[in-house]
Amino acid sequence: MPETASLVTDPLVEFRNVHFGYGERAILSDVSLSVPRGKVTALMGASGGGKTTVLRLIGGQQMAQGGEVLFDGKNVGAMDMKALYAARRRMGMLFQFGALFTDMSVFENVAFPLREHTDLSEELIRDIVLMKLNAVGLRGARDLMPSEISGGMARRVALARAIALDPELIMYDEPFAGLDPISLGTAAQLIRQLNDSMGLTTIIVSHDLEETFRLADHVIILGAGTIAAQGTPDEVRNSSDPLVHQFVNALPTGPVPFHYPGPAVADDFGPVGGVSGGRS
Ligand SMILES: Nc1ncnc2c1ncn2[C@@H]1O[C@H](COP(=O)(O)OP(=O)(O)OP(=O)(O)O)[C@@H](O)[C@H]1O
Repeated sequence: MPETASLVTDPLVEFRNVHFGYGERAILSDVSLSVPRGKVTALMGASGGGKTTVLRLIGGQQMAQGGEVLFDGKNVGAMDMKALYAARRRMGMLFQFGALFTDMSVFENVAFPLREHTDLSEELIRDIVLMKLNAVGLRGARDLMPSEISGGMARRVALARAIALDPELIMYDEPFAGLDPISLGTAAQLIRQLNDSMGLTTIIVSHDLEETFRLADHVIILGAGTIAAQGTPDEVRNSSDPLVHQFVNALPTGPVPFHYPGPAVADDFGPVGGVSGGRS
């Protein structure tokens, strides 16, 4: 595998030669990666490269068609429903960072997973909710409704909800998308703080190169269905892989194609009669 200078011992998540596709279309081919415990790992790569798919494989929402996805040493693909639910309880996932229940207060949004998954007393739930809201700086906003808070605040409430059950792993899909520079800096700082203070392992899928390279301990670049590089931000930045070079330097030309795979130009725009899939 290319560019694996930094060795990861005892990873919390590991992919071993994973293959995955939707129908005929291969998305991941022979992907092997390691997510170190207690660290912030950034998963980056061109759009449509399969980053969200990697998160879905870890959470068991999709199953690998070849190879193994290991969470804490156990093969997610071989788990029965009970084991899978138990594993998922150890993961916090923020697939849509701001997706709150609009008819519930901030407090009730954060209390929701505790009410769903535990038999804790109201008093304990109150303490935990306020503690989690305090961790994201929103203890004072507990009685507000989602419509009364800003988008950046909504993301922090969603984050408080994701950590309500004290997960070991937290996965963020595009946490910085659409944030102004100040909110983005706050979000990045919060992700780092929560990772370190709660002893979490964090995976973050992000397109924001600068902020993500600053934040992450470990970077994995996914390209052309496989791992183009993984290691510390510096190791990845200095990678000789052409795809990684294109990516970290944000170059418009290089191995990452502009076009989604499809018929050849000549087939689509050729002489009348040579068109496939168009109107005759
Ligand atoms: N349910 C699905 N059925 C069929 N194809 C899908 C499905 N979900 C995703 N895909 C395709 O799989 C590929 C990888 O998707 P994925 O969302 O994992 O990429 P990504 O790297 O997260 O992209 P982005 O950075 O744009 O969010 C995409 O080309 C997408 O069109």
